[in-house]
Amino acid sequence: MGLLVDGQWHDVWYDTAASGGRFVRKDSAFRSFVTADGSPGPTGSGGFKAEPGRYHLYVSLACPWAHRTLIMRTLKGLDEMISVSVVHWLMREQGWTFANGPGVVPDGLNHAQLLHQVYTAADPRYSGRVTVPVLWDKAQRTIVNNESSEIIRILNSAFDGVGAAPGDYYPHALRDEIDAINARVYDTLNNGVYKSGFATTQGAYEEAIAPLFATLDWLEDRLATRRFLLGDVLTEADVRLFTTLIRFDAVYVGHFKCNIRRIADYPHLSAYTRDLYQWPGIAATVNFEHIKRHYYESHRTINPTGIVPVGPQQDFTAPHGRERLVP
Ligand SMILES: N[C@@H](CCC(=O)N[C@@H](CS)C(=O)NCC(=O)O)C(=O)O
Repeated sequence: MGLLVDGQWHDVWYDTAASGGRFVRKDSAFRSFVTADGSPGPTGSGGFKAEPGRYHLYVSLACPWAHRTLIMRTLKGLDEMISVSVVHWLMREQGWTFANGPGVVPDGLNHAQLLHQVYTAADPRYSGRVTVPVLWDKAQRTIVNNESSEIIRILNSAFDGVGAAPGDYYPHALRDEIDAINARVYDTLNNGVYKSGFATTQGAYEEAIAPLFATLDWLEDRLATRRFLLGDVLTEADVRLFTTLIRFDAVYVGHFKCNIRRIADYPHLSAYTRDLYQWPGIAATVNFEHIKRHYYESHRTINPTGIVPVGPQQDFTAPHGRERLVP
């Protein structure tokens, strides 16, 4: 794990000393948008027109943020239009790499061995973290965006005029409610598991755990009467929640110490997780070998032996029974 300073790689772990042992996530750096006509989006610069074959995603199958973008790519039928490279699950001294391994898809575009070489290909003086996902533009040979919440919005609508599958996962009428749910789920759960797992003081850990389980309890209630977070339609809020839930019992309960309850202990949340897993296209985006091996083998400050637990036994293909919730 490390970061780039002025284009040079430095191998350093997260610095929690200045924040009382708390893990504080940095904002992503590349914030432009692909749009139907190439006009600028809400942030960044213009010039990124939606065209089949022009864009590429760099992802990790372990990473919940990158996982969002893979699911949205599938839901929108963009698999042929947007190519993908997959990094190796192990993230150590050199950060993400393209070392050989099952499920790794090498970088056929920039021929990078290390993900930080993709960042310096875009900006030779880049300073900051080297994270997945990355949306790359083959035409301008640069990074368009490396913020998953924005990449999924791009995939949701920018390619609609050039052959994307129908479906709007951020519909106008539901935006306020989606934004409100996203805000709570992001802070306490998507990022909450990291705040818990990367905390280096007892206080910082406990500060993350209480709101995390309060949110899971709240979601359990909400999903008792609704098939999806917003009712009977699948939205980006579900995609964003799912990538944390699917990792929870396998990784966050043990490795990140989020162990008051498991998702398996919540009847509605666990059935909801199976429902989404069984949604067309989604199971193929889930890779437990990358997920488990990434966390347990990479974070040696948390798990010095690198031993990967064998369990838990889970069956996401079991019936979920949630069709009955649709009016
Ligand atoms: N805000 C970013 C976060 C992405 C992120 O933190 N990805 C992790 C993997 S799960 C990563 O690449 N970490 C490497 C690092 O922090 O050095 C997003 O949502 O796209």
